[in-house]
Amino acid sequence: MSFKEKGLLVVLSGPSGVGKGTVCKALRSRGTQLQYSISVTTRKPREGEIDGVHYFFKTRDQFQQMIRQEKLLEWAEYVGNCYGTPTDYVRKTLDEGQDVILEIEVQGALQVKRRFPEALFIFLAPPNLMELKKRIIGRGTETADLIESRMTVAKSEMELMQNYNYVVENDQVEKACDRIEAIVLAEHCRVDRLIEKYTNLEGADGQ
Ligand SMILES: Nc1nc2c(ncn2[C@@H]2O[C@H](COP(=O)(O)OP(=O)(O)O)[C@@H](O)[C@H]2O)c(=O)[nH]1
Ligand SMILES: Nc1ncnc2c1ncn2[C@@H]1O[C@H](COP(=O)(O)OP(=O)(O)O)[C@@H](O)[C@H]1O
Repeated sequence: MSFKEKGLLVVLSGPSGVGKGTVCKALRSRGTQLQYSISVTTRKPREGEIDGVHYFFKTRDQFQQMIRQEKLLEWAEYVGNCYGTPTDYVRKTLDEGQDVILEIEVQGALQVKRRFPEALFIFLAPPNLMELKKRIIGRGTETADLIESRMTVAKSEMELMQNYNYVVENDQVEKACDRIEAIVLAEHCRVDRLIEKYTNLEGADGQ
């Protein structure tokens, strides 16, 4: 009997503007072995965003229907728009033995924790709130009102950090990526993930 390790579900969250998207993109370009789940959202596409690449863009009705049909692993309303993770892709990819990363806000992360307590929860933190605001403004995608809403939400999100397994400060993108890679690697070596493999050695091929 051969042991097939299931993929690891990695949840990366943290306040808007902290650099989740930037860090995920950097991990991708490094070739880090993580599959990226594409979320569904009712937010309008920003310039340059492509349907099916950055998000699956849906109407509120379509989104509500996905909730009713239980197609979402988790979902949350965030600053006036809905965001959710399609269940099928995540389950299928984990079953194939590949790691999946979800880049989601904090309410959604807490829902994932209830359904997948064995997932790895990483909170990406800004060096400080001034720097966070600077990054949101610097990105230039939000109006002044929305920047203030995102900062208010950010402060309450920081208080939920205690629900995570690890905090990674995004002071520099490459350093944050190094830390995330190290955490994922260590998680793969945890005894509770591998005990089944090593307690069934006698049944393994060639024995
Ligand atoms: N709960 C949940 N949050 C999501 C999902 N996809 C994206 N988000 C989060 O929704 C928030 C707003 O996303 P977006 O409007 O793209 O802004 P940005 O991530 O700050 O550039 C961010 O914190 C995202 O991480 C999802 O599927 N579920
Ligand atoms: N470590 C960092 N140092 C400086 N700026 C950063 C860093 N990480 C991300 N940024 C910048 O901050 C802004 C917000 O990053 P983004 O990835 O869109 O955040 P999020 O996905 O968490 O909302 C972007 O302009 C990005 O270039």
